[in-house]
Amino acid sequence: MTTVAVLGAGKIGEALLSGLLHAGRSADDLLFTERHAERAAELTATYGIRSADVPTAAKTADVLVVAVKPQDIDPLLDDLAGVVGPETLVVSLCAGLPTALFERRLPHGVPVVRVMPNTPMLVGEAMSAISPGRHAGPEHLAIVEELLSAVGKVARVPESQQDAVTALSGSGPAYFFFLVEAMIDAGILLGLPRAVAEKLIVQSAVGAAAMLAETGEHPVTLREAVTSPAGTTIMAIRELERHGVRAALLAAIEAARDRSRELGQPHDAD
Ligand SMILES: NC(=O)C1=CN([C@@H]2O[C@H](COP(=O)(O)OP(=O)(O)OC[C@H]3O[C@@H](n4cnc5c(N)ncnc54)[C@H](O)[C@@H]3O)[C@@H](O)[C@H]2O)C=CC1
Ligand SMILES: O=C(O)[C@@H]1CCC=N1
Repeated sequence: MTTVAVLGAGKIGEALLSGLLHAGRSADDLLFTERHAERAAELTATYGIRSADVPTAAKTADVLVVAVKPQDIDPLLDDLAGVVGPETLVVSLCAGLPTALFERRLPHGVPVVRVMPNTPMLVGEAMSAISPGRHAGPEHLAIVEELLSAVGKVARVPESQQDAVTALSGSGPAYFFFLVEAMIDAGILLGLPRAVAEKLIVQSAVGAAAMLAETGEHPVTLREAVTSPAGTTIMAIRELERHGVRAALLAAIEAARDRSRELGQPHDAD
């Protein structure tokens, strides 16, 4: 089994480590680096996974998963440059950063795979999109696909689509959480106790997601089945359309795509 080191164990790094443990991986096959000692101690106490420095992680692990903020990538690439070679697979989860950046800054021939996952990884329901860099072959994609399949679904996309993927499924869970939060507020507005409103909305979200995933029906068909002539739902839909919710989503996701492009840009000029 491959040994995986997560470099930067923040929210998504923890989601990956925890997801892999839940999927049955041994803590002995996992390790992480983390610049905050307190955070490292907390993760080791919670999951029993060892922390290490970058040279040790590079020596021990077959796969290095980079999970620092895009803005923090430069010092990490400096640390990695002296300790990795073509035998190490580098997997980047960083929004916006092109594989070409890693290839320029690391020794020649190091295989790099760019991935955009999302936080439902924590419960084995991630959506991850993967794209190979210049030196990554089918064998590297297969390793990444196997790793991420343990914590959710995986799609292969050309790297040119990764900024759109980031805006759609990388950030996507936040949009659903935002919607759920607003719907719970609506329940409060209508006088329901918060706990009741939360239960009603969370289970409605779970049920709707299961219908989308399991029936194979188009969302329009599923929505129409809820929308009775002159009933309650159409009154709500009219208000959603009147307030431009659809247009707001299109604009929001376009803005997220633009930000992903921007995050990659300072490095395009390297
Ligand atoms: N949070 C999310 O939903 C998603 C995040 N991502 C990507 O994952 C990456 C991490 O995001 P988050 O986990 O949200 O950020 P975060 O800020 O929670 O985690 C980053 C962690 O890296 C550590 N770190 C920074 N530089 C380090 C270094 N040189 N060595 C060791 N540790 C270092 C920080 O202390 C922090 O704990 C970003 O590039 C982001 O674009 C991708 C998909 C979804
Ligand atoms: O907000 C962000 O930049 C990261 C990337 C995708 C989800 N979270």
